[in-house]
Amino acid sequence: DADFADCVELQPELKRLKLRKNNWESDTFEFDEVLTEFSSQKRVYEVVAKPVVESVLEGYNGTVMAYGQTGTGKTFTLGRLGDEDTAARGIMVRAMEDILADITPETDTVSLSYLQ
Ligand SMILES: Nc1ncnc2c1ncn2[C@@H]1O[C@H](COP(=O)(O)OP(=O)(O)OP(=O)(O)O)[C@@H](O)[C@H]1O
Repeated sequence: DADFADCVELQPELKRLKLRKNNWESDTFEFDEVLTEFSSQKRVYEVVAKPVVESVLEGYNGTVMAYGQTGTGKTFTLGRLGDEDTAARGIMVRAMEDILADITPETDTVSLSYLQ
């Protein structure tokens, strides 16, 4: 609505999120990364999950957790298969691709479980 300004402003290039209290007061928060609705699935994977996958392949444990209000895109971001459009692939498919590309099938075992 033209009469109302957004109270949340994303500044991805500055890695900042600005919360407007009113026309003259706001709080700014800095994050490791700020992704917007225009961020590609590839970018989200590279920023959020790829470093975790790389650590796992070096022998560490890793967790990627999506937390948020219903309808905010957790399933889309994590679980999309991207059957028709490979650019749409979510974090889980991309992580499996990277893991399977790195392992030695003769000696390594990969097991997978999924809970939503
Ligand atoms: N990055 C995105 N780009 C385009 N559409 C998106 C994106 N993320 C989510 N959507 C769309 O928003 C809607 C809700 O997304 P999704 O089902 O992933 O939310 P959710 O957080 O998993 O919800 P719930 O908690 O109810 O399971 C879907 O129609 C989905 O296609």
